[in-house]
Amino acid sequence: MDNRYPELHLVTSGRQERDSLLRIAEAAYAGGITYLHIREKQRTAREIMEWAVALAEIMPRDRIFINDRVDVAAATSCGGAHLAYHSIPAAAARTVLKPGQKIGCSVHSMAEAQAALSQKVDYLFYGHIFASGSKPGVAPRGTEELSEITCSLDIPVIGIGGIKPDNVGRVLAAGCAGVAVLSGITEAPDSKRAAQAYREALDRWREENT
Ligand SMILES: Cc1ncc(COP(=O)(O)OP(=O)(O)O)c(N)n1
Ligand SMILES: Cc1ncsc1CCOP(=O)(O)O
Ligand SMILES: [Mg+2]
Repeated sequence: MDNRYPELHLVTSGRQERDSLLRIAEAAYAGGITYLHIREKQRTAREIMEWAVALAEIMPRDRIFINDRVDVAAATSCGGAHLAYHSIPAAAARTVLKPGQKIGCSVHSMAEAQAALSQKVDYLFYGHIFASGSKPGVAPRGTEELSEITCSLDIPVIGIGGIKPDNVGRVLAAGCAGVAVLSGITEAPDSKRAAQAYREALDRWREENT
């Protein structure tokens, strides 16, 4: 698969069993996702490693990112590690990862984005932008501060949280390099069609705005 742009990241929700997620991932990859993040907070490192090995049969290894478990990311030689608030610092992750593996970081404010940039991460996730069932009871952040981050910091930013095909344009208009999605694909009745709908919306916005 070519490195399609704008990027479409699928993040696992922790709500699927492995075989169900593998079916979703295969369909979503056929539908146009560019990256898959294994974000399975309650699973062991061994389980996450097994998921990564199985996913590498479905999509290129360098399209798979591991949330938080930098050890598993290094051991699987996948695309890289995505760091959460509770993860080890990026500088420490860099000592463990192999050359070429990337580091991403979740941020929720300009201050967090600046701190992540100073740690030389490769990309940011900013969210949650819109109301999300994955973040119940927490007010969404909207796109205003997001626009300030993308304007002032020289790093790719991926928007996350409540993103649907009909609002991807607002995320790209705020300067994002792409979007990240959980429920919009993992809970859709047809994962391929769902991924295609995001891919088409992203490509259409780019076509009409560049
Ligand atoms: C200050 C602060 N920010 C964010 C979080 C949540 O952790 P995060 O890295 O955003 O991971 P996700 O749950 O969003 O995947 C926090 N606990 N505190
Ligand atoms: C992990 C994460 N970080 C910010 S919002 C979010 C969840 C987004 O889920 P959904 O795409 O279902 O709104
Ligand atoms: Mg977060």
